[in-house]
Amino acid sequence: MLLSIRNLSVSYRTIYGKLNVLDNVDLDIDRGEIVGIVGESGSGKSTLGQAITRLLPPSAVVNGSIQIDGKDLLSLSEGEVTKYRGTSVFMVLQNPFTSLNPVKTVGYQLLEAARIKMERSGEKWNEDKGYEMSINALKDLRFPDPDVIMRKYPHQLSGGQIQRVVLAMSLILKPKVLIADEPTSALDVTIQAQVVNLFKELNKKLDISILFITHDISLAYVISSRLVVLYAGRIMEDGDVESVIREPSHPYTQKLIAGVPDMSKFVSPDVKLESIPGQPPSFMQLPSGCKFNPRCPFVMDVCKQREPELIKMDKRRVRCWLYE
Ligand SMILES: Nc1ncnc2c1ncn2[C@@H]1O[C@H](COP(=O)(O)OP(=O)(O)OP(=O)(O)O)[C@@H](O)[C@H]1O
Repeated sequence: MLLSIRNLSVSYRTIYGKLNVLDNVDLDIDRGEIVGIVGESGSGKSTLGQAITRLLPPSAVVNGSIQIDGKDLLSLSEGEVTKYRGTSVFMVLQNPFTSLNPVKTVGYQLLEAARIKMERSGEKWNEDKGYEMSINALKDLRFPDPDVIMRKYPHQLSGGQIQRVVLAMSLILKPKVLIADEPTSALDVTIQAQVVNLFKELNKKLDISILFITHDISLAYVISSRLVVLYAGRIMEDGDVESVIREPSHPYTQKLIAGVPDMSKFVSPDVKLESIPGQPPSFMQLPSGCKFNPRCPFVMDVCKQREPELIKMDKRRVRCWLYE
């Protein structure tokens, strides 16, 4: 297993008290998988991505374990974390304009990535080779004029171009896991489709695993091979993307799909989709029992009393009393 997360809990210390955001998350990700992490705003998706990249703020308290290739990330020192970032795990952020250093040219930043990659692979730094790696990466990311792009500053590029530069950087660094947190939400729709295709190409070319974080289940459907549905910091459903969309088991997954009318054509006619109003609960006041119970159309007494486990059913994992 490439990435193995066990009993991961994250809470934030705030002036209102402790917010327990992620609750005992167990997640295994294989080499080459593209896993869509979906859920409404506030479900804990970014917290999960930041925990894996060790980018949580100091107010976060983390418990559990996160292993990549058997190495426990949570026990790494700050110095070791810097080494692991980039070549083990690479993060693509939502806002492309904060991903690059605004006062350095694209070329400077790509050459820096090439230097890191060469040094970490035990090679001596060679600027000509670094330049060639950078140009090739830009060509792979469909820049017709890579030499020109190398001389540009981030503010001279569009959001879509910057995301492609960031992906070129990951092509140079060849991380084992790429975490993309809403990487296309700041882009317009046509550019969004191009960038999504580039993620897929990167996944094929490097056999890299991708965690694609998005609130948009239809986008997750297009890119992912597997879907993990988060609600109130819990995994509610996890399975192969086609089967989860065709036959969503958890009422919350059904709700997410019902919220996107175009998706209903992919759903089996046997599944009756309920559209569910309301908002996710606040972490300050989580309901007892199943965290989805106040919004669930199938709620039973047990749902209000005890929280269901995430149980395995064939190739799926589901957290719902309907299946226990
Ligand atoms: N630094 C922080 N301090 C306190 N609370 C935080 C902090 N960061 C996130 N939270 C809270 O943790 C919860 C989960 O946030 P998170 O950003 O992980 O969710 P998300 O699913 O990624 O949402 P979004 O799509 O809106 O980014 C939210 O209630 C949020 O307010």
